[in-house]
Amino acid sequence: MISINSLTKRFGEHVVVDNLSFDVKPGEVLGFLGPNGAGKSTTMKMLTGFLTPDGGSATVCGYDIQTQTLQAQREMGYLPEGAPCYGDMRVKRFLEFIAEVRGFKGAEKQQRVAHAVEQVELAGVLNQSIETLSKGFKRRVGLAQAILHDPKVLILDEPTDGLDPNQKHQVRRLIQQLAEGSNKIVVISTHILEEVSAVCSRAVIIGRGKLLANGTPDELEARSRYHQAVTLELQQPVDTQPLLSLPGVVEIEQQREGQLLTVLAKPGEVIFPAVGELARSHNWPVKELSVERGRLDEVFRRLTAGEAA
Ligand SMILES: Nc1ncnc2c1ncn2[C@@H]1O[C@H](COP(=O)(O)OP(=O)(O)OP(=O)(O)O)[C@@H](O)[C@H]1O
Repeated sequence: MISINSLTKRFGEHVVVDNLSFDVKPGEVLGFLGPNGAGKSTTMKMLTGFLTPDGGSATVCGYDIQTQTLQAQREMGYLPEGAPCYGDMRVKRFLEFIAEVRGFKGAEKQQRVAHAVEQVELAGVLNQSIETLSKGFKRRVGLAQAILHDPKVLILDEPTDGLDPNQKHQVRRLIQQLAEGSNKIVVISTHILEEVSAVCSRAVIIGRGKLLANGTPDELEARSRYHQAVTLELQQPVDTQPLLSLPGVVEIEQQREGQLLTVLAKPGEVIFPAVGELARSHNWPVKELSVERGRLDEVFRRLTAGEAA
Protein backbone atom coordinates (compact mmCIF):
# COMPACT_ATOMS: atom_id res chain seq x y z
CA MET A 1 0.00 0.00 0.00
CA ILE A 2 1.17 3.52 -0.82
CA SER A 3 -0.26 6.40 1.13
CA ILE A 4 0.51 9.98 0.13
CA ASN A 5 -0.67 12.63 2.58
CA SER A 6 -0.57 16.36 1.86
CA LEU A 7 2.78 15.99 0.09
CA THR A 8 4.26 19.38 -0.83
CA LYS A 9 7.44 20.48 -2.61
CA ARG A 10 8.67 23.98 -3.38
CA PHE A 11 11.55 25.05 -5.57
CA GLY A 12 12.16 28.63 -4.44
CA GLU A 13 8.81 30.41 -4.58
CA HIS A 14 7.43 27.84 -6.98
CA VAL A 15 5.07 25.27 -5.38
CA VAL A 16 5.59 22.24 -7.61
CA VAL A 17 3.68 19.63 -5.60
CA ASP A 18 0.83 21.18 -3.70
CA ASN A 19 -0.79 19.37 -0.79
CA LEU A 20 -1.16 16.16 -2.79
CA SER A 21 -2.94 13.17 -1.22
CA PHE A 22 -3.91 9.79 -2.64
CA ASP A 23 -3.53 6.07 -1.89
CA VAL A 24 -2.59 3.12 -4.09
CA LYS A 25 -3.72 -0.36 -3.08
CA PRO A 26 -2.03 -3.72 -3.74
CA GLY A 27 -2.93 -5.10 -7.17
CA GLU A 28 -3.44 -1.65 -8.69
CA VAL A 29 -1.67 -0.25 -11.74
CA LEU A 30 -1.97 3.47 -11.24
CA GLY A 31 -1.59 5.87 -14.15
CA PHE A 32 -0.13 9.14 -12.87
CA LEU A 33 -1.07 11.82 -15.37
CA GLY A 34 -0.55 15.50 -15.87
CA PRO A 35 0.72 17.99 -18.44
CA ASN A 36 4.44 18.82 -18.75
CA GLY A 37 5.71 20.31 -15.53
CA ALA A 38 2.69 19.21 -13.48
CA GLY A 39 4.91 17.69 -10.79
CA LYS A 40 4.78 13.97 -11.63
CA SER A 41 8.54 13.31 -11.57
CA THR A 42 8.96 15.43 -8.45
CA THR A 43 6.24 13.41 -6.67
CA MET A 44 7.90 10.15 -7.76
CA LYS A 45 11.29 11.35 -6.54
CA MET A 46 9.78 12.16 -3.13
CA LEU A 47 7.97 8.83 -3.04
CA THR A 48 11.18 6.95 -3.72
CA GLY A 49 13.23 8.91 -1.18
CA PHE A 50 15.39 10.83 -3.65
CA LEU A 51 13.94 14.23 -2.81
CA THR A 52 12.86 15.55 0.58
CA PRO A 53 9.33 16.95 0.81
CA ASP A 54 8.73 20.42 2.27
CA GLY A 55 5.48 19.24 3.78
CA GLY A 56 3.29 16.20 4.21
CA SER A 57 4.37 12.57 4.21
CA ALA A 58 4.30 9.33 2.25
CA THR A 59 4.40 5.72 3.38
CA VAL A 60 5.25 2.68 1.25
CA CYS A 61 4.23 -0.72 2.63
CA GLY A 62 3.87 0.94 6.04
CA TYR A 63 7.34 2.57 6.01
CA ASP A 64 7.60 6.33 6.20
CA ILE A 65 9.73 7.45 3.28
CA GLN A 66 11.47 10.16 5.31
CA THR A 67 12.13 8.35 8.58
CA GLN A 68 12.38 4.75 7.29
CA THR A 69 13.87 5.49 3.88
CA LEU A 70 15.94 2.31 3.46
CA GLN A 71 13.14 -0.03 4.53
CA ALA A 72 10.75 1.75 2.12
CA GLN A 73 13.32 1.64 -0.71
CA ARG A 74 13.77 -2.11 -0.21
CA GLU A 75 10.11 -2.58 -1.12
CA MET A 76 10.39 -0.46 -4.27
CA GLY A 77 11.80 -0.64 -7.77
CA TYR A 78 12.23 2.73 -9.46
CA LEU A 79 12.70 3.58 -13.10
CA PRO A 80 13.65 7.27 -13.19
CA GLU A 81 12.87 9.44 -16.19
CA GLY A 82 15.36 9.03 -19.05
CA ALA A 83 18.05 6.39 -19.40
CA PRO A 84 19.99 4.56 -16.71
CA CYS A 85 23.33 6.12 -15.87
CA TYR A 86 26.69 4.26 -15.98
CA GLY A 87 26.61 4.36 -19.79
CA ASP A 88 30.09 2.85 -20.13
CA MET A 89 29.13 -0.29 -18.19
CA ARG A 90 28.10 -3.43 -20.02
CA VAL A 91 24.48 -4.47 -19.44
CA LYS A 92 25.34 -7.67 -17.52
CA ARG A 93 27.88 -5.95 -15.28
CA PHE A 94 25.46 -3.09 -14.58
CA LEU A 95 22.72 -5.50 -13.53
CA GLU A 96 25.17 -7.49 -11.38
CA PHE A 97 26.26 -4.24 -9.76
CA ILE A 98 22.64 -3.30 -8.97
CA ALA A 99 22.04 -6.82 -7.60
CA GLU A 100 25.08 -6.37 -5.33
CA VAL A 101 23.77 -3.00 -4.14
CA ARG A 102 20.47 -4.74 -3.39
CA GLY A 103 22.43 -7.17 -1.20
CA PHE A 104 22.51 -10.31 -3.39
CA LYS A 105 25.63 -12.46 -3.67
CA GLY A 106 26.88 -15.57 -5.45
CA ALA A 107 24.35 -17.90 -7.05
CA GLU A 108 21.37 -15.82 -5.97
CA LYS A 109 22.83 -12.71 -7.59
CA GLN A 110 23.31 -14.59 -10.86
CA GLN A 111 19.83 -16.06 -10.67
CA ARG A 112 18.25 -12.63 -10.02
CA VAL A 113 20.09 -11.10 -12.97
CA ALA A 114 19.17 -14.02 -15.25
CA HIS A 115 15.50 -13.79 -14.29
CA ALA A 116 15.30 -10.01 -14.89
CA VAL A 117 17.14 -10.44 -18.22
CA GLU A 118 14.60 -13.04 -19.26
CA GLN A 119 11.61 -10.93 -18.17
CA VAL A 120 12.62 -7.89 -20.24
CA GLU A 121 14.30 -9.86 -23.04
CA LEU A 122 17.82 -8.49 -22.76
CA ALA A 123 19.75 -11.68 -23.55
CA GLY A 124 20.96 -10.40 -26.93
CA VAL A 125 22.71 -7.29 -25.56
CA LEU A 126 24.25 -8.50 -22.29
CA ASN A 127 27.80 -7.71 -23.30
CA GLN A 128 27.06 -4.41 -24.97
CA SER A 129 27.85 -1.16 -23.15
CA ILE A 130 24.69 0.71 -22.14
CA GLU A 131 25.55 3.92 -24.03
CA THR A 132 25.61 2.01 -27.33
CA LEU A 133 22.08 0.61 -26.88
CA SER A 134 18.99 1.93 -28.64
CA LYS A 135 16.55 3.99 -26.55
CA GLY A 136 14.18 1.03 -26.24
CA PHE A 137 16.89 -1.26 -24.92
CA LYS A 138 18.07 1.41 -22.48
CA ARG A 139 14.54 1.58 -21.09
CA ARG A 140 14.55 -2.20 -20.79
CA VAL A 141 17.82 -2.08 -18.85
CA GLY A 142 16.17 0.51 -16.59
CA LEU A 143 13.20 -1.80 -16.11
CA ALA A 144 15.44 -4.79 -15.43
CA GLN A 145 17.27 -2.95 -12.61
CA ALA A 146 13.90 -1.87 -11.18
CA ILE A 147 12.50 -5.43 -11.01
CA LEU A 148 15.73 -7.26 -9.99
CA HIS A 149 14.75 -7.65 -6.34
CA ASP A 150 11.13 -8.54 -7.14
CA PRO A 151 9.78 -5.47 -5.31
CA LYS A 152 6.21 -5.14 -4.08
CA VAL A 153 6.03 -1.63 -5.53
CA LEU A 154 7.23 -0.43 -8.93
CA ILE A 155 7.50 3.28 -9.65
CA LEU A 156 8.03 3.86 -13.37
CA ASP A 157 8.55 7.40 -14.64
CA GLU A 158 7.38 7.54 -18.27
CA PRO A 159 8.40 3.95 -19.00
CA THR A 160 7.42 4.11 -22.66
CA ASP A 161 8.68 7.62 -23.43
CA GLY A 162 10.47 7.75 -26.76
CA LEU A 163 9.85 4.12 -27.63
CA ASP A 164 8.53 3.00 -31.00
CA PRO A 165 5.04 1.44 -31.12
CA ASN A 166 6.38 -2.14 -30.93
CA GLN A 167 8.57 -1.34 -27.96
CA LYS A 168 5.69 0.53 -26.26
CA HIS A 169 3.54 -2.56 -26.69
CA GLN A 170 6.24 -4.79 -25.22
CA VAL A 171 6.78 -2.58 -22.18
CA ARG A 172 3.02 -2.37 -21.55
CA ARG A 173 2.75 -6.15 -21.81
CA LEU A 174 5.56 -6.47 -19.32
CA ILE A 175 3.84 -4.09 -16.88
CA GLN A 176 0.65 -6.11 -17.21
CA GLN A 177 2.52 -9.36 -16.65
CA LEU A 178 4.23 -7.95 -13.58
CA ALA A 179 0.94 -6.79 -12.07
CA GLU A 180 -1.21 -9.74 -13.11
CA GLY A 181 -2.06 -12.23 -10.43
CA SER A 182 0.26 -10.55 -7.96
CA ASN A 183 -0.54 -8.09 -5.28
CA LYS A 184 2.06 -5.69 -6.54
CA ILE A 185 1.58 -1.99 -7.01
CA VAL A 186 2.71 -0.35 -10.23
CA VAL A 187 2.68 3.44 -10.59
CA ILE A 188 3.44 4.76 -14.07
CA SER A 189 3.63 8.39 -15.03
CA THR A 190 2.64 9.12 -18.57
CA HIS A 191 1.03 11.66 -20.86
CA ILE A 192 -0.12 8.91 -23.17
CA LEU A 193 -3.81 8.39 -22.51
CA GLU A 194 -4.06 5.16 -24.50
CA GLU A 195 -1.57 3.76 -21.97
CA VAL A 196 -4.08 4.41 -19.21
CA SER A 197 -6.83 2.52 -21.03
CA ALA A 198 -4.37 -0.24 -21.94
CA VAL A 199 -2.74 -1.01 -18.59
CA CYS A 200 -4.07 1.06 -15.69
CA SER A 201 -6.76 0.08 -13.23
CA ARG A 202 -6.92 3.64 -11.90
CA ALA A 203 -5.67 7.06 -12.84
CA VAL A 204 -4.71 10.13 -10.86
CA ILE A 205 -4.56 13.40 -12.79
CA ILE A 206 -2.58 16.35 -11.43
CA GLY A 207 -2.06 19.89 -12.67
CA ARG A 208 0.32 22.43 -11.13
CA GLY A 209 1.00 19.90 -8.40
CA LYS A 210 -2.65 19.66 -7.32
CA LEU A 211 -4.95 16.65 -7.50
CA LEU A 212 -7.53 17.15 -10.26
CA ALA A 213 -9.07 13.68 -10.56
CA ASN A 214 -8.74 10.19 -9.11
CA GLY A 215 -10.77 7.31 -10.56
CA THR A 216 -10.92 4.19 -12.70
CA PRO A 217 -10.62 4.71 -16.47
CA ASP A 218 -14.37 3.98 -16.68
CA GLU A 219 -15.17 6.60 -14.05
CA LEU A 220 -13.02 9.19 -15.81
CA GLU A 221 -14.54 8.36 -19.20
CA ALA A 222 -17.98 8.80 -17.65
CA ARG A 223 -17.01 12.45 -17.00
CA SER A 224 -16.55 13.02 -20.74
CA ARG A 225 -19.14 14.99 -22.68
CA TYR A 226 -19.05 12.03 -25.09
CA HIS A 227 -20.13 9.53 -22.44
CA GLN A 228 -23.16 7.66 -23.85
CA ALA A 229 -22.87 9.62 -27.12
CA VAL A 230 -24.21 7.75 -30.14
CA THR A 231 -22.36 7.81 -33.44
CA LEU A 232 -24.22 7.24 -36.69
CA GLU A 233 -22.33 6.53 -39.88
CA LEU A 234 -24.66 7.27 -42.79
CA GLN A 235 -24.56 6.59 -46.51
CA GLN A 236 -25.90 10.12 -47.11
CA PRO A 237 -26.76 13.11 -44.90
CA VAL A 238 -30.18 13.26 -43.19
CA ASP A 239 -32.30 15.95 -41.56
CA THR A 240 -31.01 15.93 -37.98
CA GLN A 241 -33.86 18.00 -36.52
CA PRO A 242 -35.81 14.97 -35.19
CA LEU A 243 -32.69 13.88 -33.27
CA LEU A 244 -32.52 17.21 -31.46
CA SER A 245 -36.15 16.76 -30.40
CA LEU A 246 -35.40 13.51 -28.60
CA PRO A 247 -35.41 13.85 -24.82
CA GLY A 248 -31.90 13.34 -23.48
CA VAL A 249 -30.14 14.66 -26.58
CA VAL A 250 -28.11 17.78 -25.93
CA GLU A 251 -26.14 18.40 -29.14
CA ILE A 252 -25.17 16.93 -32.48
CA GLU A 253 -21.70 17.10 -34.00
CA GLN A 254 -21.39 16.51 -37.74
CA GLN A 255 -18.38 15.39 -39.72
CA ARG A 256 -17.74 14.15 -43.26
CA GLU A 257 -20.40 16.50 -44.67
CA GLY A 258 -23.11 15.14 -42.44
CA GLN A 259 -22.35 11.47 -43.04
CA LEU A 260 -20.92 11.02 -39.55
CA LEU A 261 -23.14 12.22 -36.70
CA THR A 262 -22.20 12.18 -33.04
CA VAL A 263 -25.29 12.63 -30.90
CA LEU A 264 -24.36 13.82 -27.42
CA ALA A 265 -26.41 12.79 -24.39
CA LYS A 266 -27.32 14.93 -21.39
CA PRO A 267 -25.42 13.77 -18.29
CA GLY A 268 -26.97 10.62 -16.88
CA GLU A 269 -29.15 9.95 -19.96
CA VAL A 270 -29.05 6.84 -22.15
CA ILE A 271 -30.10 7.75 -25.69
CA PHE A 272 -28.92 4.77 -27.73
CA PRO A 273 -32.30 2.94 -27.95
CA ALA A 274 -34.20 6.12 -28.87
CA VAL A 275 -31.64 7.14 -31.53
CA GLY A 276 -31.70 3.62 -33.02
CA GLU A 277 -35.50 3.62 -33.11
CA LEU A 278 -35.62 7.08 -34.72
CA ALA A 279 -33.13 6.04 -37.43
CA ARG A 280 -35.18 2.91 -38.12
CA SER A 281 -38.54 4.74 -38.26
CA HIS A 282 -37.11 7.35 -40.67
CA ASN A 283 -35.43 4.67 -42.80
CA TRP A 284 -32.09 6.44 -42.52
CA PRO A 285 -29.31 4.77 -44.54
CA VAL A 286 -27.29 3.77 -41.47
CA LYS A 287 -24.00 1.95 -42.08
CA GLU A 288 -23.02 1.81 -38.44
CA LEU A 289 -24.49 2.79 -35.09
CA SER A 290 -22.37 2.76 -31.96
CA VAL A 291 -22.35 4.08 -28.43
CA GLU A 292 -19.34 5.69 -26.73
CA ARG A 293 -17.96 5.16 -23.23
CA GLY A 294 -16.40 8.61 -23.26
CA ARG A 295 -13.10 10.12 -24.32
CA LEU A 296 -10.30 10.17 -21.81
CA ASP A 297 -8.31 12.70 -23.87
CA GLU A 298 -11.20 15.16 -23.73
CA VAL A 299 -11.55 14.72 -19.95
CA PHE A 300 -7.79 15.18 -19.53
CA ARG A 301 -7.75 18.32 -21.69
CA ARG A 302 -10.75 19.85 -19.92
CA LEU A 303 -9.36 19.13 -16.44
CA THR A 304 -5.87 20.37 -17.24
CA ALA A 305 -6.79 23.32 -19.48
CA GLY A 306 -4.54 26.22 -18.50
CA GLU A 307 -2.66 24.00 -16.02
CA ALA A 308 0.50 23.50 -18.07
CA ALA A 309 3.40 25.06 -16.20
N1 LIG B 1 15.53 20.64 -9.13
C1 LIG B 1 14.66 21.54 -9.53
N2 LIG B 1 14.83 22.86 -9.33
C2 LIG B 1 13.95 23.79 -9.72
N3 LIG B 1 12.80 23.50 -10.35
C3 LIG B 1 12.55 22.22 -10.60
C4 LIG B 1 13.45 21.16 -10.23
N4 LIG B 1 12.92 19.97 -10.60
C5 LIG B 1 11.76 20.26 -11.21
N5 LIG B 1 11.52 21.58 -11.21
C6 LIG B 1 10.32 22.26 -11.75
O1 LIG B 1 9.21 21.69 -11.13
C7 LIG B 1 8.11 21.59 -12.03
C8 LIG B 1 7.60 20.15 -12.07
O2 LIG B 1 8.58 19.32 -12.69
P1 LIG B 1 8.36 17.76 -12.85
O3 LIG B 1 9.58 17.26 -13.55
O4 LIG B 1 8.00 17.17 -11.56
O5 LIG B 1 7.10 17.72 -13.80
P2 LIG B 1 6.50 16.51 -14.65
O6 LIG B 1 5.04 16.50 -14.38
O7 LIG B 1 7.25 15.27 -14.36
O8 LIG B 1 6.78 17.01 -16.12
P3 LIG B 1 7.08 16.21 -17.49
O9 LIG B 1 5.79 15.57 -17.88
O10 LIG B 1 7.47 17.31 -18.43
O11 LIG B 1 8.18 15.23 -17.19
C9 LIG B 1 8.62 22.11 -13.36
O12 LIG B 1 8.21 23.45 -13.50
C10 LIG B 1 10.13 22.01 -13.23
O13 LIG B 1 10.77 22.99 -14.00
